[in-house]
Amino acid sequence: MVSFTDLFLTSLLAAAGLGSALPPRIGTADQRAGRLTLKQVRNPRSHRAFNPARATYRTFLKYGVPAPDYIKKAVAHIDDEQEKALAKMKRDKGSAAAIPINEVDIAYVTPVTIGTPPQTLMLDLDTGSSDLWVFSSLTPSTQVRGQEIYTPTKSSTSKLLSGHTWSIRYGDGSGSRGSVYTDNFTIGGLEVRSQAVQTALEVSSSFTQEQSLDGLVGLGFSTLNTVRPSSQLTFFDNARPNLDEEVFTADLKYHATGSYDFGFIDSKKYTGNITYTAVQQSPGYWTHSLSGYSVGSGAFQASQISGISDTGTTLLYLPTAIVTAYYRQVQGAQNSQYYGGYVFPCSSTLPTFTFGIEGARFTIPASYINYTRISPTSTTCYGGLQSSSGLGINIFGDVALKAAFVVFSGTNPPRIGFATK
Ligand SMILES: Cc1noc(C)c1CN(C)Cc1cc2n(n1)CCN(c1cc(N)ncn1)C2
Repeated sequence: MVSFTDLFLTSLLAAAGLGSALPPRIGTADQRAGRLTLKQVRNPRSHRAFNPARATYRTFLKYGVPAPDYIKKAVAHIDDEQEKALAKMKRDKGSAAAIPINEVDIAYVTPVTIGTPPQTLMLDLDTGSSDLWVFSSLTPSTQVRGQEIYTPTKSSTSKLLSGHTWSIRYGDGSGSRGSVYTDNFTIGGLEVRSQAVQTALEVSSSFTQEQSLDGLVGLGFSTLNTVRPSSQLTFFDNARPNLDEEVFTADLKYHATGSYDFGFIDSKKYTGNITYTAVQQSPGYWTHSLSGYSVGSGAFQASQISGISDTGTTLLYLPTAIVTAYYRQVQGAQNSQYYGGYVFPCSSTLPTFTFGIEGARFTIPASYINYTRISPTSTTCYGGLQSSSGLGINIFGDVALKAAFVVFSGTNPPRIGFATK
């Protein structure tokens, strides 16, 4: 009796112009062994799309018939087309606003949605930390003052990450701690399912006082995440495998709304070329070097200055020698213990400050460094450039980053790019 398989193979071989020279069948079912049912299961490890030409090629091999050249070529043609189709499917990308939360750009917040139906919160995208935490229904009401909160029980897709907690402390002594849920999380149309969302059970007073900030999205490396017993991935690390390009970009602006993009580099947002430099991802910050600096129209001082590009830090913190060289050019400037940094008469004329990335140069306008009056009626102003000596690390915060278009590249190895705009 000719089985279906025989017919199928005959037709395949006929299609290949090889007639019906069927070699002897390998093995036959032993009818006397009683009934045997084998349940078919999909091979869990086959993640590659089915290539029909490869199936034909294997049939030739199985029956010991040399496969014709065009079959071999067909296998490659189909693999190529499937590869291209897959590449096209990695189309994920997102774009969202970076809105200054007060008149001096102390921080920038971005609208995000969490859960089903979506709950919208305004979060600070922070490349200097790696916890995604929010004001929530679990935050004591005495610590909530005008912030939007995330209520996991109102989301049909939220799941408690049982037994997990977190606690974070920032450079300025502020901090928060709490429990963890997973839920759908979207920034600018880019969705991550099952993102770890850290719900605050306690926040420090400086967060309570900041009613425009509902939490943070850490965009540092996931090694810094504080969730225990198992640390969680950042939004970017979760989104990366589906992004068109493994990047996100920051286009922060002086006293204006900028943007964060995920998965693509928008050539309309910068001028000239992007200059990249190496990133050391340990211990988890976007750590890289400046190639030097200049004050005003002064000569460029070449020197490797290692620090972190940190969108969650307001000001620019550099070594004391550089900062004193800068304020030496400012009439009436002094390093005030009383005010905790360099201050100067608001009427003073400030020079620009230029930093280098490899061979490229980025100039911070004087207005960015004339950061703010000590108080609304004061004639004393506080500098946007301060000494890093007390921090143990140089921090390229928003005062510097808003002078450029910045590409945070999650490639292997990671790198960071700067372009003028
Ligand atoms: C200060 C400050 N910075 O932004 C805001 C908002 C404030 C003021 N505010 C009253 C409260 C506050 C304190 C912090 N934030 N918000 C944001 C995260 N912070 C960071 C992040 C980071 N990468 N590095 C250092 N601190 C400290």
